[in-house]
Amino acid sequence: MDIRLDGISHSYDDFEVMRDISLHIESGQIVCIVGPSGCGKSTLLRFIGGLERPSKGRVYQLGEPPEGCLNPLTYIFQDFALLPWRSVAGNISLVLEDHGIRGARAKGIIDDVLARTKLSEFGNALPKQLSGGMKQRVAIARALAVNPAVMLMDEPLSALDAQTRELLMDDLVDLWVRQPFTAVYVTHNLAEAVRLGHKVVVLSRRPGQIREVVEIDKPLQERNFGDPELDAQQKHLWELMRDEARAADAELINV
Ligand SMILES: Nc1ncnc2c1ncn2[C@@H]1O[C@H](COP(=O)(O)OP(=O)(O)OP(=O)(O)O)[C@@H](O)[C@H]1O
Repeated sequence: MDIRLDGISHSYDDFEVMRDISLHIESGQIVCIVGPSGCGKSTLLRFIGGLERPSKGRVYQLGEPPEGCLNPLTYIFQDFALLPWRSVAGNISLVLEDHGIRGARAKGIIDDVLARTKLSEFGNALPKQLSGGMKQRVAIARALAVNPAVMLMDEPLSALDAQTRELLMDDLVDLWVRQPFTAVYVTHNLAEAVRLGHKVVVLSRRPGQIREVVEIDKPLQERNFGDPELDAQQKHLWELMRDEARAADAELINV
């Protein structure tokens, strides 16, 4: 299933947040959205997820979700959002219980997503026993359990330290290479964007408008840490963003 955004504009009362955003999110691709603070990235994700409606424009879902999809648009948040009293497997089974899936069928799905996220050994652990990186892998496993058409990822790695972020990026690349998924991935971190994005959408400061869509052709599995080609892409993104970020920063200070 593809997603098409057509002329999305939005204001909260007189406060204009974004203007005329059109974008095609193709099935099997990771689309990263970057832009200065307050430019409307999370708001755009809420429009795609159907949690809120834009003042103007439309979000289209094109084609059918994958077979066995329980929830076409599934969020992954920065703060993991795990239930502390449920085990890792219990947190994943919760989203299946919501769809009446229990017993052997649920176990089959849980075993599969735990294996895909390298968590097979940790099904009985409680969230408090896990590191931040492991918790986020559980949240990713839980999202995969519903076989979503599109994962909506809002700063999924930003609560993690730098080394854990690197490891999780490797994990996300492995996961995608083994079985491509579709994601809209909001981040402040340009290194993440060039490592994971097939497309990187650069938004201007508020009201967020698309400044450029940078396509990165290099296959995900060939994008290594310190790759000069990626460094050049990252530099280009930063050049696009620097003035916008500075202006956005000044705007916040002068409110
Ligand atoms: N429900 C709301 N009512 C009023 N204003 C809102 C609401 N939600 C968001 N905003 C404002 O809209 C603007 C865009 O917010 P949003 O969270 O989408 O930006 P962002 O690009 O994700 O920011 P950040 O990078 O800092 O997370 C901000 O100025 C925010 O304060």
